[in-house]
Amino acid sequence: MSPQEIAQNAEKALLYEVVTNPKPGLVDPADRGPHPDMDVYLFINSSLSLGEYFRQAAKIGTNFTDTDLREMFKKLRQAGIQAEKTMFEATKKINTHKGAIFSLGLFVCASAYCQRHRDLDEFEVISKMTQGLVKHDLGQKNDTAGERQFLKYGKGGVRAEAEAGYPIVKNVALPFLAKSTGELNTRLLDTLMKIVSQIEDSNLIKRAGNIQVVEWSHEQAEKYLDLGGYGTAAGKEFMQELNQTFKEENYSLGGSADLLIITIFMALQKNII
Ligand SMILES: CC(C)(COP(=O)(O)OP(=O)(O)OC[C@H]1O[C@@H](n2cnc3c(N)ncnc32)[C@H](O[C@H]2O[C@H](COP(=O)(O)OP(=O)(O)OP(=O)(O)O)[C@@H](O)[C@H]2O)[C@@H]1O)[C@@H](O)C(=O)NCCC(=O)NCCS
Ligand SMILES: Nc1ncnc2[nH]cnc12
Repeated sequence: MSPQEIAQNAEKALLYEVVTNPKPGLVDPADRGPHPDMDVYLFINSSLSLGEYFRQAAKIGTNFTDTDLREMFKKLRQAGIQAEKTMFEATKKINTHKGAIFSLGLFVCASAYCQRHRDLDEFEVISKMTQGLVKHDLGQKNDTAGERQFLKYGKGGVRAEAEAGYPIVKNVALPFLAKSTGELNTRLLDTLMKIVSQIEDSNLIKRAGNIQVVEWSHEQAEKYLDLGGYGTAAGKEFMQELNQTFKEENYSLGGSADLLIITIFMALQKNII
């Protein structure tokens, strides 16, 4: 697969996620959820502004020949910092895809690297690229939600997820999506809720202002899945209720959306969808 094809799957993943609906706590074509400053058009603008970054990320992965994969991450991070600026220009300073620039950028770079290293998979490569990241980045500053939550709760957020090689995507979300059948929208909604049932989303914790919200969100997502998901009348009805609750409570699921995005990306790479 060429760097261009890999980069194109990344852009597709961003667009597939935003059109999936109805997503609780997130923007979709029918609803802004708890994000009055965003709509689906903003996400389209943001997604298209990142095309050049994904091509760069794929090239970094293709051209890297050293053995220490942390050096590949350093190169990617430089490109990512520039991509964040490009995104904020495209969205007039609204944070649509900061987490996705980080997580999806890692997957694009790792996928390109794996084209020439068939003995490795993306999850292992990302884990090697980001070894020591929590220790390096967290513990001093408290400017961002991730930095504050590490100091307050000892949670490593997206950085810990990356260091571990995104096990939720590898072991839970991707196999779940692969096994699912039916309409793609339903499969992706159910996969999102499978992710919500297990992760600690730093965006949700920040919005709620407490850590107990994690357990609550796990229970809600499990209930939805137990009802049979979006393909059943009961699951559909419960999803509508959840949408309303997330809006009323001003709860967002930005981190879960990013994990769905990388699950979609990997599913496209593996021809699962
Ligand atoms: C490593 C970076 C992502 C930077 O981290 P930073 O500390 O700036 O950010 P975090 O607060 O740690 O947020 C990381 C984003 O990752 C997503 N996320 C959250 N939980 C998880 C999880 N368990 N697994 C995977 N991904 C997760 C999430 O992104 C989405 O939510 C975003 C909006 O969230 P937030 O930032 O909390 O909130 P607001 O902007 O206030 O928005 P609203 O609440 O109003 O909605 C959205 O973008 C989604 O994508 C987390 O936000 C990376 O950026 C980096 O390396 N940057 C470079 C930094 C650097 O090296 N600088 C050098 C100079 S110092
Ligand atoms: N659809 C969405 N709504 C809000 N934040 C997001 N971050 C990534 N995708 C998102």
